[in-house]
Amino acid sequence: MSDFLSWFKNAGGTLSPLVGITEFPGMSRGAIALDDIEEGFTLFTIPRNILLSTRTTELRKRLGEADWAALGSGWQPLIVSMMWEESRGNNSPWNGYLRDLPNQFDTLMFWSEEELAELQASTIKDKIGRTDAEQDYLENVYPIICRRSDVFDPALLGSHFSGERFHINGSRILSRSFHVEEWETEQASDHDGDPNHGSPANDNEDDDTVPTLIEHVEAEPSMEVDGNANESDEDEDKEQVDDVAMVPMADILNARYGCENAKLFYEKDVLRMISTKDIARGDQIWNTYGDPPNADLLRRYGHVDLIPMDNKESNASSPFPYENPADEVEIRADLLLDICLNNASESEKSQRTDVWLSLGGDDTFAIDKSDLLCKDMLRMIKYLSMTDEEVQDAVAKDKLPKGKPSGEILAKAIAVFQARLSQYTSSIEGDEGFLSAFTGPPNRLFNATFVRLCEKRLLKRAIEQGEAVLAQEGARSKGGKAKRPREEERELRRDRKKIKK
Ligand SMILES: C[S@@+](CC[C@H](N)C(=O)[O-])C[C@H]1O[C@@H](n2cnc3c(N)ncnc32)[C@H](O)[C@@H]1O
Repeated sequence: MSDFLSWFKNAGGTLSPLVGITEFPGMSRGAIALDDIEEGFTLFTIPRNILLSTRTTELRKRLGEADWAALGSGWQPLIVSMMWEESRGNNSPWNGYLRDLPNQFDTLMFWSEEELAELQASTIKDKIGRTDAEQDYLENVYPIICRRSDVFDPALLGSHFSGERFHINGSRILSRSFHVEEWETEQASDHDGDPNHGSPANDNEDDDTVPTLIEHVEAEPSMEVDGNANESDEDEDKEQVDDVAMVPMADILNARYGCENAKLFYEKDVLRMISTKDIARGDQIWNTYGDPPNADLLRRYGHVDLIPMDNKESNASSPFPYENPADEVEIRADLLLDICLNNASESEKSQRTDVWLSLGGDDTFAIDKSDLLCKDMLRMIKYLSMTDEEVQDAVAKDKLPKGKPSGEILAKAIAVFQARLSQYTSSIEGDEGFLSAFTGPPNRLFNATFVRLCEKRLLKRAIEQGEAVLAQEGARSKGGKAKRPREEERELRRDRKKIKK
């Protein structure tokens, strides 16, 4: 670590004496406040020229445009740049940084088949992309590494340019990179309405001292580009890939749901990590990774967030009262087709799906705490119950139907939730028992169990909420005056406000 700090300072980085770098149990390194720190304080600065990206590495020039382009799209050129810079040892300007990066990961890319099986029906398993990455390496990267022995030292093929090093550097980017636009590009572009550019004060675009917010990269390019990308999409994607940068020092900050107290901003010549809250002496300094669900945290970073549940939560009395409030569980449209069109032929199902997609409908639905009954999913259920004439009408109006949570639609939604829940092979009680009895630092089995448990809990709550709404509907239709849960919630909020006053 001290080697890294000397490298960082020699390269022009500054670190406030109020900030320490230390080990945190279960998180490896992180930053700590060595004294009370006020909001708006500069914790450290990073000169732009020490960012490692496809813009700053010399590899592009050494390879020439044709071979550089042949490395492929997405993150491949950056991954290979990192492999190459690392192979240069002391000759690389980033040696002091790269030497300190992790070589081992608990991200899903490195899990065995048995470990992955513990995630049961979580759809995260389909987003790991190990096979695609292996194919990219073998088809695009490996041939160039072999052919350009003037650039890639053949003696280092096994140690620095192997498929394993390709995965390791890909995982370093996945868990540590930031999206950093060029200053000129930022000045020229219009960021109106883009939440990622919500800096504290960027109204004055002409003022080049105005800092702009930088965040961890949120999605891999391969996940963003669709198969029909036209030329301008590709250009845009390429620009975005060039904006992906490894940012020494900024990537030492850990993150935890709801804990963020520092953010990275960029100015013309430096990047600046600024406290966004008062931080007490001894507290950890946290950045944010965008508060993703635990399944995605596990895939990209190799850990999960374990947040104690609020007492108001319906599961708060569980033997394992923890959650990640950002959790979600995915339901694929295929399951809706199986349940709602169970008598239809495969070609009828696929025709209906094509129209649904052409009207802008989704093929996957995410259930989370704020939308347990998932309005978009109810819409598709409603759509699947329409007659052919009604579908034609929707196409003519280019409009998807509304999905109100009631009657038949809701009954089908409950059937979908139940079917989705039955795809998990362990019970909620069994998982809670295992997790509450678990001792020691969380391992892969613990994390997988927690992910699947939270997904099942969401489904169970969705079923309960759906059944409650149906029961109230039934009571109303029998002449009762039961209120719908949403009305009750509104009243409760009004009462709370009254008490506050
Ligand atoms: C951007 S790096 C942060 C620095 C890292 N701890 C280090 O030692 O270099 C992200 C990695 O830190 C670890 N990490 C970050 N936040 C964590 C948390 N809340 N719990 C456990 N590990 C965490 C994970 O291994 C993650 O992949």
